[in-house]
Amino acid sequence: MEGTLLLTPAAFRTATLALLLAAWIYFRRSTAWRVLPEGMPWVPADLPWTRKFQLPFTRVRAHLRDFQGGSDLAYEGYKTYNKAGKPFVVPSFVTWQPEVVLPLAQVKWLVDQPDTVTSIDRCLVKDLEFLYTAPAAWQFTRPFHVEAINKLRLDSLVEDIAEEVQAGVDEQWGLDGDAWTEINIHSTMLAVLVRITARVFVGSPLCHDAEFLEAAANFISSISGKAIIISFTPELLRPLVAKFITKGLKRWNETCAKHMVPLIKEERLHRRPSDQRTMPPPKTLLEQLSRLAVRSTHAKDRDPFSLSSRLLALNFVAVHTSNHALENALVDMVSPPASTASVFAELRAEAEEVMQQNHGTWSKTAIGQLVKTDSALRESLRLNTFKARGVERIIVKKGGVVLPSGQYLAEGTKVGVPVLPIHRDPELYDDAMSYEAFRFCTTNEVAGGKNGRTESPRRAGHVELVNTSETFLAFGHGRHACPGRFVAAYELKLMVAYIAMHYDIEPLASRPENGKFSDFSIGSMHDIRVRRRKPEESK
Ligand code: HEM
Repeated sequence: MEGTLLLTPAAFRTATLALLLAAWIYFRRSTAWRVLPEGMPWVPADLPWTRKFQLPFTRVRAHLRDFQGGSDLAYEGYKTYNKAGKPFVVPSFVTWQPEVVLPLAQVKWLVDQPDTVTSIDRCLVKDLEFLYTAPAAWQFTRPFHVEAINKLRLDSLVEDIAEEVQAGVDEQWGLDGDAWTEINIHSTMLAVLVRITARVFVGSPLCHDAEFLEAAANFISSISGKAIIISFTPELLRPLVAKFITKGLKRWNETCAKHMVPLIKEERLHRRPSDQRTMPPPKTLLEQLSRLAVRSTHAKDRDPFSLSSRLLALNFVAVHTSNHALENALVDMVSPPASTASVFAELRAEAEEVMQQNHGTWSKTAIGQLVKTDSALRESLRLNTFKARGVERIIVKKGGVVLPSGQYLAEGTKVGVPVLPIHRDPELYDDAMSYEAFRFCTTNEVAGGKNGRTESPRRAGHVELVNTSETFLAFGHGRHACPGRFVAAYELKLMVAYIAMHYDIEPLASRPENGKFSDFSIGSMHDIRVRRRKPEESK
């Protein structure tokens, strides 16, 4: 037994060499800055970051600090520098690229920059290593997927979404009205959202195809982990490592393409741009994207396989963000203080009343009446964004730019905004750290207060989930604010309304902490106990 635990001298030498090599690779990666912003304070402050004099492994240690608590670094910099109107720089364990974090006063400047100065695409492609994880998704000359999402006619999708919500939640949470069942919010809600999103993206019957759904779910669950491994790999070795570790992603992409490409071809083959005037409006994102592709003169934009890959990459963007929001919203609604104030019961009453007023049918108008649900979702997103920093861009202007505060940022610098510290700033939100589900409603009890309104701090009124501002950045802000937030709002409100009407959730004794990694929140991953309400309890 002892012999099996001890290493032979040769094995020891090999292990030591491997460890040294790994340490060297790590050191090289962490010190190979692409662009070093100068003339700005760095956080963490207790590590000597200055460029001229560096202790060995200073930057490596800083990266590790980001790994342990990227959100804490964002708070530290926000308090020390941003509140005084100054930008600061933080490391990133995930992308290895330091980021300049701008103060609130410069959010407007950032979101007003044209794409020739700052690029969101460069950030997205880098953060998810899309060139390796979903290369075909980025073979296009125009990012018309954003236009396609903006053109979705949501009113025509309401019934479809409601149908999938009902079928999906029933399947995942069960129909047992006698016993409490323990379920994992993350995995069950992910399954439902994959299904709903598929209905919006590709329509029926493909959204019910088991092979398609499984491949899409696998792709969604694996892409971030693979992106991180690729990002950790030295650039020279990336193509090799990526080829090896992205085999699964490629296979799932091809499986989804097997189903989507014929639909894309069908949509495009029979349609010329001139036909589109006489055709019924497109319903799914696949139809919308295909029609926009017909209008493009570039072959790359019209390639059915890249269109299907783009849909799959968007599927990831749509499902992960929505799942994080929903998970947090449900946990917040049943944790103190909300559980003691019975927020969930109020949301149930609202959903039942709206259903009654609308004769049991969901529509755009009915969804608009879910004001408390809308506010509860927004409040949860305020407190729990999936990243502490956001509105991230890469400077692409040749020769760089000068910030309003006078500092110079070279081309290639990554820049962002301290989203979570802004959302939790007591000078911007009353009682900023506490979850007040109905903070954004028009009702008398919440009228007044700051609630993140910068222009008119004391103006009361319902602020909708989809409204973005310099102080509510969960969906970004400005020209690149999330185009999918309207779809997400419909899906999330219908999900919460259905759950509240048909299920009891056992209140939690305390609000479970969200898992964290760098400045990411990975959700609460929490198990909760649910019970189907009996027909006589549900109106
Ligand atoms: C609660 C759910 C969601 C949240 C919290 C969310 C959040 C965000 C954020 C923070 C950004 C970056 C904005 C910026 O940097 O200014 C973004 C961009 C984007 N989101 Fe969402 N998102 C959600 C749902 C969706 C859905 C359902 C879709 C698709 C239907 C979608 C598609 C996109 C796209 C395509 C972009 C890039 C926009 C561009 O390049 O201009 N998102 N989202």
